[in-house]
Amino acid sequence: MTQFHTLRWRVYSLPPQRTRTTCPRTKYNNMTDIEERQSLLGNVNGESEAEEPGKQMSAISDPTRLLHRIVVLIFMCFLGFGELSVIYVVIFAAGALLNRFWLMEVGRFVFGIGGESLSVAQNTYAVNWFKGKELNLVFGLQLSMARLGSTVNMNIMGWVYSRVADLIGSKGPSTLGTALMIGTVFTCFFSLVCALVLGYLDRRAERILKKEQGKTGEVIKLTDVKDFPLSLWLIFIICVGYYVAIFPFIGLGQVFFIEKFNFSPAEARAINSVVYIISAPASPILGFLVDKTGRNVIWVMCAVVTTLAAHMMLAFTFWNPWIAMSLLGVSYSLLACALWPMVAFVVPDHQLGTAYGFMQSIQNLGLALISMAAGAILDNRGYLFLEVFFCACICISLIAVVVLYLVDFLQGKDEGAVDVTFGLDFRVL
Ligand SMILES: C[C@H](NC(=O)[C@@H](N)CCCCN)C(=O)O
Repeated sequence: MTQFHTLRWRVYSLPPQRTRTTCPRTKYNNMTDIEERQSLLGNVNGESEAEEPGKQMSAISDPTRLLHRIVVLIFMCFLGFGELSVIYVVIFAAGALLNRFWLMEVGRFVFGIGGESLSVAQNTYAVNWFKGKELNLVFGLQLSMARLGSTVNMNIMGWVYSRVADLIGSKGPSTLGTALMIGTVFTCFFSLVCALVLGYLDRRAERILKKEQGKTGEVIKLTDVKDFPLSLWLIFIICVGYYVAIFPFIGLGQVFFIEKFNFSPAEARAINSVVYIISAPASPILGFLVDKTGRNVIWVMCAVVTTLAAHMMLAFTFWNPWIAMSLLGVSYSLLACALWPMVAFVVPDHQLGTAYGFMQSIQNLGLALISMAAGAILDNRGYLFLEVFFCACICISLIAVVVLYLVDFLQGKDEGAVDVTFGLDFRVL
């Protein structure tokens, strides 16, 4: 199993023209070949339908062509634009309309289920369509669109609320509920339409590329989790250790800037949102950079170290916090577009959904627990302790990424492929 994952790591992280096939052959390697050929970049015979006699397809409708994949990418990105589950939003809006807080909480619960599942589906689609090509860029673009969606949402919803209040003539739960319902129509149904189109295009590509024929017969099982390789568990640890020092920090950040740096509420809001604002334009650019250079692990390592430096600046210095927050914005964007695609390098295709689902479950479990712990630390010990706590979480992530590097290095050595690990001949890490 180990060899398989190591090999996949290599095959999928290499730019296509540099892919090598000289690693030891195992049954898993053969399976890898089949999976690779059945990816949406080509059918089992390496042909597209357009290449078959009498079946000419235009570039835009041929699933093997870049133009078609760009169309798919547009729908994939807009799928995350709403990033809300329709049934969520309706329950939440109904809670606001009826002035029932518990109903709004139920809505948040359903939103958690819907939003995160959407993310799992989005990641899996991205790998399916862009594996071995522009995968890091695609993850960066998806993140960028999600951030853009949140920004548009934050800016537009206040305006919608005011317009509804003008129409109804009062400000209250029914105004909030109506404004949320309008938001639902414009964002969630838009996302839903994208999901339906994407589903159709995916099925169509499967049919055209005869993907069924190339299937390995592997069945998806929840028990796959116990066979996950060490590399994947290390990716999970990096993910949890890192994100618990980002999302909860931003959640509590506004008061931090007011208390430690004497910022006004407006200034504190502005600096607190800079991480997400930077990530919108930076993620695709950094994703492109990672695609061009390879070596995802090294990039993740840089991102983790830079984030640690930013948190340490915030914790132990009174330097202008815009510097630390801008650094955090860039490093977060880099990590997001280099870490998530790595899952595709270490698990077989049929386990991708399970792996992404599991990664997000663990991430959210960590976020839920650490958010509570962070609140308690803040109440009892103050901001310095909280920052030290976040630094400790990032150190866990850093240890995991170093171990991941070493694991891949040692596995490469086992297979007589030291050059691959160090990326002398092949840009793997
Ligand atoms: C890419 C990464 N994604 C996540 O953390 C997922 N759990 C989806 C989060 C969706 C937030 N509403 C990220 O956002 O950095």
